[in-house]
Amino acid sequence: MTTQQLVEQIHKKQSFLCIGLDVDLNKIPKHLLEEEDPIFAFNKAIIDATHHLCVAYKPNTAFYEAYGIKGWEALEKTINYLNEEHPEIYTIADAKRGDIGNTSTMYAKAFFEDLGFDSVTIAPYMGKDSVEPFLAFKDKHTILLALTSNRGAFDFQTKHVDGVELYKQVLETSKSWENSENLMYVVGATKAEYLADIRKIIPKAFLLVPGVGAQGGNLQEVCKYGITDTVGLLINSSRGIIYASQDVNFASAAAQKAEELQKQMQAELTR
Ligand SMILES: O=C(O)c1cc(=O)[nH]c(=O)n1[C@@H]1O[C@H](COP(=O)(O)O)[C@@H](O)[C@H]1O
Repeated sequence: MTTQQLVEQIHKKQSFLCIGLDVDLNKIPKHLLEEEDPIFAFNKAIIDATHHLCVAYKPNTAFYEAYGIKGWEALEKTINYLNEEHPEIYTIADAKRGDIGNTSTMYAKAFFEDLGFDSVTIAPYMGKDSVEPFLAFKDKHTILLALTSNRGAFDFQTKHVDGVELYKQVLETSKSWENSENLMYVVGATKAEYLADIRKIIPKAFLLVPGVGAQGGNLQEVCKYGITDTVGLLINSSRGIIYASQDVNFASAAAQKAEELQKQMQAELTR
């Protein structure tokens, strides 16, 4: 999917919500455990109930890899279901990959070609030649970790190197990489006050902003400093939506939480 198509969907749905499909078998409703594929059954119910309220879904691969071959099959079924039933929805493989060039190429093939995701999250630590193999794919996005939502973000990302914070160097340097127009960046919602500075370096790029809901980030604060004339934001909530209820009504409870966020986003878009 192109960035322009994503922006069109945001305006059409009046939403820049991304729902995180981080499926933990200990947290899903008990009756689903009797299904042949409980993870996919859960995802399908969540997608069926929420697809009109969001523009993107983000399965974090850890939650699938943890269940071995069955987990990977559930991930494959989920992306196939999205691509077949809702091709207008943007998909993010949250895999946080990145390695030497030939290995990155294989990761890129896995997520873009084999699974058919629109984008994948990538760690920038190994530099240009670890990221450019992902950027080479047409109409696919590489979402680079810039300033993450967790406390550990202060261990390295905000440290000064040659007088400039490392996350700012990641933003600035990545702009010179080949096909950098295919880059998006992760900035945690818990770091909203940094967004004004971030927008000075990347005024237009799309940001994936996780951390509203369970991690306490504030949607209005993120919009205040991060929104652009083409929106430029995908705000993710995972646990805050998908585990709204562990009862048989879990999907409609998730839809209710998603709608609360969508209404707040609509208000920001019409501001
Ligand atoms: O890349 C991410 O999506 C990510 C980056 C970050 O800085 N913080 C962060 O929480 N995430 C992911 O976003 C999701 C947040 O989930 P909730 O806290 O349950 O909404 C998880 O899948 C995290 O792995």
